[in-house]
Formats: sequence, C-alpha cells, structure tokens
Amino acid sequence: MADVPKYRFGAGDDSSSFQIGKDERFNERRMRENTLSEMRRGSRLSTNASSSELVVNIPKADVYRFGDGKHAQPLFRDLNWTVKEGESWAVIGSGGGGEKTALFNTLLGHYRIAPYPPPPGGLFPFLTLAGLDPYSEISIVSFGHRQQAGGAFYDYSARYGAVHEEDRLTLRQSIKHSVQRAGRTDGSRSFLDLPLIALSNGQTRRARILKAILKKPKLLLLDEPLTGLDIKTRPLLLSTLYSLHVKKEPRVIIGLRGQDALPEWVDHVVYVKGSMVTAGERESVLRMVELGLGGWAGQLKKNKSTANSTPKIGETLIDLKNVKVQYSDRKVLDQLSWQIRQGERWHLVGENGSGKTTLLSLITGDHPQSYTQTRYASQDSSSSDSPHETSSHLQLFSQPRSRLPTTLLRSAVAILSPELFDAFPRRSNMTVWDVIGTGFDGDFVPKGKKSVGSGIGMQVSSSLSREGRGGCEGSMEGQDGWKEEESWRMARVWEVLEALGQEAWKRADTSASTIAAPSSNLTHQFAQTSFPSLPLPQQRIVLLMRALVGRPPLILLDEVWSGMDETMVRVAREYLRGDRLAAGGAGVGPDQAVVVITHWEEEVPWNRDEDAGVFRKFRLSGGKGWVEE
Ligand SMILES: Nc1ncnc2c1ncn2[C@@H]1O[C@H](COP(=O)(O)OP(=O)(O)OP(=O)(O)O)[C@@H](O)[C@H]1O
Repeated sequence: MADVPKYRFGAGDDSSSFQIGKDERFNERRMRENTLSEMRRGSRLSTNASSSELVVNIPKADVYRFGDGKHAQPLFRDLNWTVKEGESWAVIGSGGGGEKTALFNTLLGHYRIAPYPPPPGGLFPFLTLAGLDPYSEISIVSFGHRQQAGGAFYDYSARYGAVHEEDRLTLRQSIKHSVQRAGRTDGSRSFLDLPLIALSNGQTRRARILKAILKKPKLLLLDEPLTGLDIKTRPLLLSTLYSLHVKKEPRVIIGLRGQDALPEWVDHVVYVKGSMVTAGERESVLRMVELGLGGWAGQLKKNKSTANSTPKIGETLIDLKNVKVQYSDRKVLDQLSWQIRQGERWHLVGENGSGKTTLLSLITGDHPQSYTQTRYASQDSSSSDSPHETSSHLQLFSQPRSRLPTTLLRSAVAILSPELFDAFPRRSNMTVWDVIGTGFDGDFVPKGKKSVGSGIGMQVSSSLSREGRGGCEGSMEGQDGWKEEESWRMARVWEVLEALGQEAWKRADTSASTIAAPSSNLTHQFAQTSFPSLPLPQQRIVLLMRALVGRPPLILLDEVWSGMDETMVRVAREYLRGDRLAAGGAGVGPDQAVVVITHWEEEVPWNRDEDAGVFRKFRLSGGKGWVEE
C-alpha cells in the first residue's frame, strides 16, 4: 500500500471509488457481482466482423437499479445507444439529477440493462470479440466528490501547511515509470515533484487525466474534463484527447453539462434528461433538444438585471498589503496587495496553480501563513525594496488574523470551493435543512435545537452592516435576542430553499414568466431529504445555499458552477445578481461583497457594462496580483 496516499477520489455514492496510485479502473468487484454472467455470455461467442466495429452496443433497453422490483420505474427508458469505431461521442446531462453519471455507471456495470445487449458482442463488442476483458480495459475519470469513510469531515486545509510524512508522495512517484518522458508542465514550473496534496485543483485534474491515459485503457470515459481548467489548458487538452481518440490510444467518450460548449470534433451526442436519452448524430440531436450548445450568450441576455437595489461600495472588509506566501523556495504569492469592500463583486482570475485558492485561504484564515503577514517597514530595512514597500499586513475586518477567533471568521466569510465540497461530511442522518443551517456559523455538523446553529459567530457580522437581518442588529444577548435571531435564521433557510431549491428549478425550467406558488410541499419535502442521498448536482446547490443563508458580509465562491446543471446555474446567478430583490425576492444584498473564481467568463454573474462601479477583476500571475481595468 506504500503508493496509496490518503486521498480517495470517487464519482459519488453510486459509482466506483478511485484512488490515485491505485486504480482508475472498473470497479471489478461490483462489476463481477452485477453483470459477470451477462458479460461472459457476450464474450463466449465467435467473432463477427461488423459487430467488432462496435464500441458500445445497447440496441434498445431499459435500465434499472439492481434489486429494483418488477414494477420499478427504470432509470432510463428505451435507451438506444450504439457507438461505432471512429465516431466521437459526448454524453450531455441536463436534468440535474445526476443522469450523466448514471449513464456512465450503466457502462460500468452498476445498473441492470434489460434486455442485456445480445451476443456475440454484448455491451462492448470491440473488446469481447477480441477476447479482451472489459474489467481491465475501461477506465473512468470523474470529478465527483472524494468520499470519506463514514461520511466524516476531513481537514482540507492540511495542504496549506507543512506537508505530513504520509502525504509526501509526489505525482512523479505516484505515476512512477509511466512518465519517464513527461517533461515540465504548468508553465515554467514542474509539478511532478510536488506532493500530491499540494497540487492545485486544476493540477490535480490534469494529473488524474494523465494517469488514466498512461495506464493505456482501450476506452476512457472522461466526465467534465474541462471543469476547473484554465483557458489556455482547455484547447490543449481537447486536441490531445482528440488525437488520442483518433489513434484509439485510448478511445475517449467525454461527459459535458448542458451549458458547456461542445468540442468541434464531437460528431455524436447522447443527451440525457430525466429518464429520456436521445442519441445520434450531433446536428440532429441538437436540433431535437433545441439545446443551443456552444455558449450561454443568448441565455445571459434574457437574464438581464432588473434590480434597482444596486450595490454600493462601503467599508473595507479585507485589506492585504504586500502579502507573501512561500513554501521553502517556492513563492506562490509575492508582495500582493488587494482590498475587498462592501458591495463589490470580484472575479478572481489566474491560471491553474497561480495561487487563487491560496489567496482565499488567507482570507478565510485557514492558511497558517495568514497569521504571519504583518511586518513593519523597519524590520525589512535591509531589503533592497524601498522602505514603504516592505511593510505588509493582512487585515480581516480591520483586525489581524490572530485577533479573530476562527468561529467568528467562519460566520463572516462564507466559502464554497471544490475542497469544501469534497470535505463536507455526508452523514446519512443529515437532512438538506441541517446542511443549510450549518451555514450560519460556518459549522460542519448541525448545531442548536432547530439546526440553525448556536449563534456563536454573530458578533463579528453585527459590527458590520446587518441590513436585511430583520432587526437583529447588534448583539444577541439574552434569551430574547437569540429567539429573534433563531426565527430570522429559520425564515432565511426557507427563503434560500425557495429561491434556489426545487421550486426555483421548476420555475426556471418552464418559463421565466410563470412564477410557481411559493412554500409548496416540494420545498418542505426537499428540506427533509437526506443530504448524502441527493445526486451530486443537488448537493452542490445545497452547499451553495449553505454559503448564502447567513447573509455574511463576504461570500467566496470557488468554481461553484462545476457539476451544476443549466437550470441550477441560472437560478444561482439570478440570486447572486440580486435580480429579484427589487420585487421583494431574495438575493445577495447591496451590502455584501462577493468573489467568484471561475475559468469560464460566461459563468460570472456580473459584467462591466451592467455592473460598472461594483464589478472588477483581480488577476494573479507569477505570484503577483493586480486589478484589471
Ligand atoms: N504545501 C505546498 N507546498 C508546495 N507548493 C504548494 C503547496 N500548496 C500549494 N502549493 C502550490 O501553490 C500553487 C498555488 O496553488 P493554488 O491551489 O492556490 O492554485 P489555484 O490558482 O487555486 O489553481 P487552480 O486554478 O488549479 O485551482 C500551486 O502551484 C501549488 O502546487
């Protein structure tokens, strides 16, 4: 086990788990349990020239969970999907219920296909007819959440500090001999010799794809490979995937969200929404589903802001001056200065590994070096910089990090990031309500009688504007203060559930002008649903509700759109823009500040024209950071 690090990667509850250093492969055990006999039936029979040209063969079938009774609703009805050698396929999921993952899992043998694809080739004729074993010849790389044993929380901030001995395994060691020829990557830096735990989100994704390719599977399923990758890397990865696919080294099927641009070389599409699957040539499928793939431009125009609750620039919340973060001789942030004020909307940009997550971890106070940023000019006077350049500080709500208790900071700065998404506990008894309620105090387990926290972090935000907090201004001394706060909190949970939950998806999915009656059963049911049982896209939006529920002064959203479907993205953007505030609806208020990180310009809820004065871009590159005008 020496080469298996602590982290596990997996595509969620319903799919196999994968480990760096171990196997990105078929989950052999489950496959054997589930479909062994049917696969054998397929491989026993003699070769047939034309069907050996088939990569995937599902002539017409329904797909069920194993153990489903006779009258169960199929996951997919009338699935008819055939992939021929030489065709380039994308699987597009649009329903928000994890349909795309379910379709990949169908290929991985996690569901019952009825009737099972017939002999001689079975499900994968190109393999079985060549006498090859699907167990070892098919890989999947998906970026669902990294499941922890028992659904427990793990400390994702470990990577910001000294790397523990058990986490020292480097990417090079992890992929060992297979990368002898791989050169320097990530601009001028090589990340091959970094501990895996130190890799940034985009670096980790690239490393996982690289590892999967180096294992030489015959078919590689890649779910949302572009998410989290910077703009320079995307075309490079797509063209690499295409040239590998053409050479069949390996054949590649990619998974995309409904709103993602479809690579030019994709000539066939499977579109999955609910239990319906449409598969065929690119143009005809696109016409049929009227997806309008290729960008969100049209959709964005429709979303034009109607808000008159325009954000106003107010107090400085975060003030960084000449901040530095360094790991031995590796400088990640170098003399960086940035101020975030109330009412501002920021887009934080920079290539993979440029330090965005590191910067946010200073602001949340999770980074150990957030305590050591204050230096006075005189101490550094020996340096060659001019004296006024050498002083530095990190002020969070006008305080140095060391003066701010973590509990208070957690309630004042809400964050949702890929790391938090992975780390958030998945205990089976935690409902959607419980998870959202942890957002008020930035907890990871439900607290308080009503699961809306205990109010420990209130004081920090009360020193800032508490507009919209229904009379909770000031401290919450005494029983009455807490009662009032508690009922405000409960009302807020309902409010975000209404604004961002199932009712809102329904509303956004039908027509923008039809507004469904609020406070329906649907919202109540959703609030009581077990959080870990939700499909991953829904878990993501619930964690977004958690970040927004407490109306904290500062909201940090790192790659929050990844894995969310179109409708969810639309309602979330509407909330962030505050489009419904003017009409008395819910949304981010003019007194709050928001920072989003995304490599996709189209995902940013604001733009320079409509949000001039409050919307700005902060760019990181080579350790430096600056405001881009
Ligand atoms: N403990 C560590 N030791 C050495 N280098 C580290 C450590 N932690 C992070 N790094 C490096 O710091 C750099 C910044 O990482 P960070 O996660 O902040 O990048 P990012 O801009 O968020 O990237 P992405 O867009 O991929 O999410 C990376 O090159 C990373 O490898």
